[in-house]
Amino acid sequence: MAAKRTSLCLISRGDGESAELLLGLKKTGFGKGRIVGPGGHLEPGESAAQCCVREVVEEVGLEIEEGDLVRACGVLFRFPTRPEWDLHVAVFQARRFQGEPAESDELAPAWYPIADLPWHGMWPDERLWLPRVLAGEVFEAEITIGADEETVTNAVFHVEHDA
Ligand SMILES: COc1nc(N)nc2c1ncn2[C@H]1C[C@H](O)[C@@H](COP(=O)(O)OP(=O)(O)OP(=O)(O)O)O1
Repeated sequence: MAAKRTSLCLISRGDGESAELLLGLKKTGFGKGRIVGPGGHLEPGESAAQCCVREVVEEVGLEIEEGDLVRACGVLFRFPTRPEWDLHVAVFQARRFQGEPAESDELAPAWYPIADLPWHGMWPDERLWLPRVLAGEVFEAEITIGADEETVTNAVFHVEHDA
């Protein structure tokens, strides 16, 4: 079974020690209760970037031009005990946007200091790959998730550009 395709947007503002990342409490669906970035499944005929733009509007009410998205990485999540859950996440970064974050039915957004992210509430796998993205590395990763549906049992990185 092919992995489902999703996108994820890492929206940031500020620089240096004051840099912040827009995350939000997921209110519905897979991962409910976790702190995540806006994202979701590609619709038929949609590119990953188009999906990213749409999901950001739907989930946090910000407008982003597709041309302002920077491809950061791709992560293929494998769930050997639930292969129907396998998904590929195309991760983009955005620093330009219009509007103010607004809560939706799916996400309650908030800005978090990049120097002090709420790791305890996030997917455990993000500790492995998110710091590399934030450091400027571009890569494709394959991450295997254990039977508890959250613990990482293996991770392989194919780096395209070093930070
Ligand atoms: C281990 O599982 C996951 N880890 C991480 N870091 N991120 C994940 C994981 N599973 C899903 N995601 C990301 C991928 C997408 O960007 C979002 C949303 O995916 P989800 O499967 O929850 O999709 P829905 O919110 O149900 O999708 P729609 O918005 O399309 O309805 O989370």
